[in-house]
Amino acid sequence: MNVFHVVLRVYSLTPRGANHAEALHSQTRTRLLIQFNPFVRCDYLCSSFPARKKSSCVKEVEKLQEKREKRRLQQQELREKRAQEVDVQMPNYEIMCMIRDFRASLDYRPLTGNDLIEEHRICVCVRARPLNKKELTTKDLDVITIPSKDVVMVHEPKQKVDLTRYLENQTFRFDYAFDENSTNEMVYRFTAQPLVETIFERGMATCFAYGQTGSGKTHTMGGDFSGKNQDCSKGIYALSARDVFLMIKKPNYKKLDLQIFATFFEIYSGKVFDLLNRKAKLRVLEDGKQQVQVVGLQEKEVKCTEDVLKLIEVGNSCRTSGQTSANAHSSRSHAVFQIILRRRGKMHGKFSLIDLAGNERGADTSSADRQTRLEGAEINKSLLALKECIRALGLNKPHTPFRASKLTQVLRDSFIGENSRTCMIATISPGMASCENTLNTLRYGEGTHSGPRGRDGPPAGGARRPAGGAGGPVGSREFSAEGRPEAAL
Ligand SMILES: Nc1ncnc2c1ncn2[C@@H]1O[C@H](COP(=O)(O)OP(=O)(O)OP(=O)(O)O)[C@@H](O)[C@H]1O
Repeated sequence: MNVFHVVLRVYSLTPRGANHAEALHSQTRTRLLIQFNPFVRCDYLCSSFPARKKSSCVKEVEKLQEKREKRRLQQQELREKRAQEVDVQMPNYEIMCMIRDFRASLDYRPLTGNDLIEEHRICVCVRARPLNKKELTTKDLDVITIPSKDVVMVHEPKQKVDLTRYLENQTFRFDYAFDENSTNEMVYRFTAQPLVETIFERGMATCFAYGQTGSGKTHTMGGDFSGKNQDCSKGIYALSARDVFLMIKKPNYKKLDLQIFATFFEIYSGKVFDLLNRKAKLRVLEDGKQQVQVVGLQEKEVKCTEDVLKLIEVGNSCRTSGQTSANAHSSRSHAVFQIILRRRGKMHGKFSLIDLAGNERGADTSSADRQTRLEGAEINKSLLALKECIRALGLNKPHTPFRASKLTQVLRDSFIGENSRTCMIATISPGMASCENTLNTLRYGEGTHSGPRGRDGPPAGGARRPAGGAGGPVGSREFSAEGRPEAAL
């Protein structure tokens, strides 16, 4: 106890002195103690005047102390909780917390089977698959969030110059966004199914799966081909065929006396191979009327969905035979499955379903291996040409640059005419390791969507717009390492 305190005690022996002492205590001593030592406990101060009523000032300080104590305890608890949660094996724990906190602030309204299917001449959508075994084993982080039926967000981890890590949350809007829980049936319902009728109305329909190798293009288009339980009945090829056989029975189409044929071929390094004829190499020729013919391509007549399933199996085993996973030939080639309607031998309508080469293969242009470089350049060229052709279709341009690649050449008739409709399904891998490829895929998807959305839709869709869950604007926000928003872009 210092001299100051002793003086206060003596002073407080008389009633008047007590008042003075308390005033002095409250105004000076308390303030001094709090100022110089914020950890001093208030009850120590008050113990000097056990019998006296506490002044409002002391009560105020006590309240403050209590609050501070409570906050300190809460922070301690949070620190302990986080310390327990920290998985020493988790390399990006900090980023994971930021994504988790960000997601907690979103209002989720994903696409459901009850949502309206809109009429689009060009429909661009995105599908994210779940993390696969390999990504789970390497503890890769899921950096994709799909908060609503047409918005996809990529949480890209970044680092500032002072080495603090933060998230750049990039938002993209498409016609539809399918999250990891969406089934092939659901994707089909909103994408390819609305195009089936087009081919009965003398039109051309095209559906592409575009994305990085392993992002789910073949799973979406062809069905499940991985592992022992191969099942191609749930892919968009088979689902489309099923509906074609259903539709042909409708009275107004039955009377047309249509026949259904199927072809299956692949384009690899600018060359065309028939998957229904033991990979026979085919030539692509253009006649004087600009009609493109794939010479010798086998067109097999199909009478039921089972016939189609058999052809898909044959074609797919032909496509993947002899390949090693390290140098997967299939991921470097475009597979084209077509359902053709003919009336008295003449083409009535055509539905082309295309499983494109892995888009990251187009970047293989600096590889030491010449063959890989050439393959990469060819893939790059064809994907760029495809984008330009879809844009030309969307903008109703009189000129379609279809000659720029073999892929667009063989699909020429799909990009012209009043009654041509196209759908692009951009497939993305959710892992943080694939972040760059995912962003490239989404930017490509945006790029194809420059035309009017839907027949009567709003102009020029696809521009990157800030969007939020259906609940309100979220926009692109940066999150600091503490998970708090730092700036709204
Ligand atoms: N939506 C999904 N749900 C569950 N598994 C999926 C999904 N999409 C893809 N997969 C699985 O991921 C793996 C890779 O998918 P897939 O072969 O379809 O990729 P890809 O994009 O076609 O690759 P590539 O370019 O090499 O052909 C497969 O084992 C597939 O079963």
